[in-house]
Amino acid sequence: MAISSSCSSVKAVNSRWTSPSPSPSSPITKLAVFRRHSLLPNLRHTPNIKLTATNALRTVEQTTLTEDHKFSTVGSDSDDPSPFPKPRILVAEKLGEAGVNLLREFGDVDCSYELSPEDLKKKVAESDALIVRSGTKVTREVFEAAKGRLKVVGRAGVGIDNVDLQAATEYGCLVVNAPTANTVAAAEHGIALLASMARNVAQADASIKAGKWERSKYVGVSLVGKTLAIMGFGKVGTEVARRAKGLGMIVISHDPYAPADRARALGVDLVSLDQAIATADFISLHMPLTPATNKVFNDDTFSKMKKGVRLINVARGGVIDEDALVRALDSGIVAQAALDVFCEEPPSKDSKLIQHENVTVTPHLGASTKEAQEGVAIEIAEAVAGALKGELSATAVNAPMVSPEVLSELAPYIVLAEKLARLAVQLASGGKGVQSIKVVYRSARDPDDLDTRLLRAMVTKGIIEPISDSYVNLVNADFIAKQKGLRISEERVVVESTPEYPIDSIQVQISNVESNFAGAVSDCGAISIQGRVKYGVPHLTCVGSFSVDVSLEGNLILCRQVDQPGMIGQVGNILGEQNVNVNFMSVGRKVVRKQAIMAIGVDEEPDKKTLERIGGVSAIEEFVFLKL
Ligand SMILES: NC(=O)C1=CN([C@@H]2O[C@H](COP(=O)(O)OP(=O)(O)OC[C@H]3O[C@@H](n4cnc5c(N)ncnc54)[C@H](O)[C@@H]3O)[C@@H](O)[C@H]2O)C=CC1
Ligand SMILES: O=C(O)C(=O)COP(=O)(O)O
Repeated sequence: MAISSSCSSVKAVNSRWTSPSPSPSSPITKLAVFRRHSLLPNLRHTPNIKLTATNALRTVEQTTLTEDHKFSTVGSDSDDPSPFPKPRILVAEKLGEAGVNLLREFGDVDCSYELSPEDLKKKVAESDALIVRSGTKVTREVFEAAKGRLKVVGRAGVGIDNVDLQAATEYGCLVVNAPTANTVAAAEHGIALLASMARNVAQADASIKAGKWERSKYVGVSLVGKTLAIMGFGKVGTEVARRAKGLGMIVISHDPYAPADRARALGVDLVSLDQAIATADFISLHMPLTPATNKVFNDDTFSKMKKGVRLINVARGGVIDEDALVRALDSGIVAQAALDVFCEEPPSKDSKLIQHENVTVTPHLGASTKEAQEGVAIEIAEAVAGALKGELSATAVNAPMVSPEVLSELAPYIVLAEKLARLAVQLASGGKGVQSIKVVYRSARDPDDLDTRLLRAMVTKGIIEPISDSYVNLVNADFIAKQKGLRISEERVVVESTPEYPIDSIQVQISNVESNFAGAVSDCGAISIQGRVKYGVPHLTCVGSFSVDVSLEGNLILCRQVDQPGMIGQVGNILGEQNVNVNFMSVGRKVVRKQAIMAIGVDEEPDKKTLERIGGVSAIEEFVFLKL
């Protein structure tokens, strides 16, 4: 079905934040609801903004607390007339005093640090909330041991990789974090490592304490006029850039998803990964650890770096292949490295990397300033207390949001929305960044009878998650989108079809961005992907202005080609020879024997050679492989 998309007359979606029906009170039903919500995006934080029960769609109390778990918020146990006990809050890692005091006003606080996994499990069985930093692993076993008592886990910091979010969601436990209060501390630590590494401060300090006086051994390098490449131009990266500018450095950055105008405003050039690593004298890492950034600094990337480069990592250890870094240090490609984070924390004592003479290390101190810890403590205490009281926090990481009925009806469209967005973002290229997204819903339903918040959240998730470690859901989707500089608008096109189905089709458009597949650009100039649900299965039905019909399962190959006989056979043969199973194939064309688009759903990911062979088929003008 070809569409006229946003060029046609449309009606803006009435953005509604209504209260869904009350949550079930039986724990079993509740768990089922959460399981279904595991379909939902996990979400992750942003600014220090809170939604309360009065301005948000549903309170956490409604969704996570049964009558048995309501808490009194005032008075002591003895003089409190409330029938509900005060919540017990276990603080398992050192938290700033101000935050602990705030929690004490609200609940019974147990500060027990360095608990063994066994002791942690015992304690959570008697706790309503748990607060941790990066040193405590909140595993599935912890949630199991809590037997449903644990209602909130507060991560006093940014990274939530130490909390099993899936298990938290399944056990009906809300996870909140504190994403903004330690940004400056992490940036300052990056600068501290940069300067002390350049001047051999740590090594010279150790030498003099060993009774030596080695002035010529510790001649350093200057920072002024040197090029610093910031990998990841988010909150921390931006603050590092500001400070490095003040030191007289030339700052460039690689972040495929950062808005160019924000970088320009700071006088920072956004460049490609290869450009960044080939030109930089110093490279500072500030990207999240995601499947895409896992070990992104490896033998291959090190070999492309300027000889004698210096590396700083205050992000996550996993973005570096640590063995490859040792090789790069030994060969002199990397002159020095300053590391705050490691693949395994604490790292083993005899690690070659830690012991390397050109490596300076700190034990994950990025967030460890008095000021940041006070800020983080207050941020997390407010979020945890708020959640226990029944408020929604914008820093929630996982939260159920809509009634099971609505969720059940929208389930296939939720999957469709996310997959379309994932496809669309993979079709965007160029350094300008994705900023403007439009979602067009075609539906026969009355606008008031179609709640699109969840779908919009899934589009946000599909756009953002492949490019960051943010977790997105209904509560924080708009905040995250705003923080990332994304403008997501929605439009409704009323169509004549059966209102029995909530949505006829969903279209995701990305405008003002170049595409790596010209065939995906519609007549309106935007990357445009459209799909619909058929027999409960999401289908891709339109790419650019070409109609196709392919089930959105596995992966997808899109080819733009001259419309001529034999194309399906040729490509099918190449895939077949490599044992790549084709699950769906569809050809769309506008004019017979002119141009066509072939959409091929494949179960496996074809290897590079196979893709090159497809690209080599003479009638194929362009092709792209997309992960769903
Ligand atoms: N060492 C420490 O104590 C601390 C470490 N951190 C870590 O620092 C990192 C950055 O934190 P924030 O700036 O708050 O996060 P953020 O989400 O604000 O910024 C991350 C940036 O990385 C970009 N990015 C994503 N994929 C990329 C890729 N492949 N290449 C280049 N850039 C990419 C994103 O577009 C985003 O702009 C996180 O991993 C966080 O866990 C944060 C605070 C303290
Ligand atoms: O906030 C983060 O992501 C950090 O890495 C800080 O970790 P910490 O709270 O100091 O254990």
